[in-house]
Amino acid sequence: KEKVKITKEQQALMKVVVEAYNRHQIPQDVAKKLLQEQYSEEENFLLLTEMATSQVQVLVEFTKNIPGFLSLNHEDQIALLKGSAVEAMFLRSAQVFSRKMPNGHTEVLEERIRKSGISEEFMTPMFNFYKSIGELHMMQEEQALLTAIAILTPDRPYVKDQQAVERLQEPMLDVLRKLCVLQHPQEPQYFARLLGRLTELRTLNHYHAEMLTSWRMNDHKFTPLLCEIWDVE
Ligand SMILES: O=C(Nc1ccccc1)[C@H](C1CCCCC1)n1c(-c2ccc(Cl)cc2)nc2cc(F)c(F)cc21
Repeated sequence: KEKVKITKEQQALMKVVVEAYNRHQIPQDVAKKLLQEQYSEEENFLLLTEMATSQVQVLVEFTKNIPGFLSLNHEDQIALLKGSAVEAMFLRSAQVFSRKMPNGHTEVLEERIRKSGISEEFMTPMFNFYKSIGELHMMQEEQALLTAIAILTPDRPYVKDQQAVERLQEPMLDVLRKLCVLQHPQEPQYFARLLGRLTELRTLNHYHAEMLTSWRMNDHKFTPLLCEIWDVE
């Protein structure tokens, strides 16, 4: 049985990605706010647009710390960010939702989100994804690497030099695969399950614009950045 070993370079790569990932803290505040009180649909929509806007800014900071990202062609950097921003937000939402919370808090959080104004039809796919992420009990290294891998998806629309993106994504996949083998020796399929979540994440991508425009309220106002990233208005 070959001994899986994480090399010095891979340790360094993981450290850079995890530190950059831990610098973005917004969603914890969202969960805390939502647990404090039930907001109106308008207030929830405003909270979402504000949070999603700042999440994009934080995502850009995270992405700039991914080794090699800034040496990619500039249009491709934009294409990768635009292509992954919504997925990164849902992945982050899932991670916040599945964090260990005191008894009953997750149920309150779920209730508040169910009543936030999102149309009924999106609840099932969204919470199914949140729960499937929760079942994985991901470590923060796995969360950070999975987010970086989602960002470095070569086949996003308008990416010109896909090989250059693959060359950045591959080392992340390698170290994540080794990490999964070392951390979950009893579950040889764990790495495959993690990557399967990225496929499920793409399906949420299809819904995202409609989730916003169908928010139970009239006159949806978006920030310019969200219009760019979320394909709304
Ligand atoms: O803010 C949010 N998510 C966020 C995450 C990361 C960074 C920035 C924002 C919103 C809330 C939802 C309730 C109203 C207020 C915003 N949010 C979502 C969510 C996001 C987009 C759409 Cl279209 C639908 C739901 N799922 C969540 C799970 C959580 F545990 C959770 F705590 C907050 C969650």
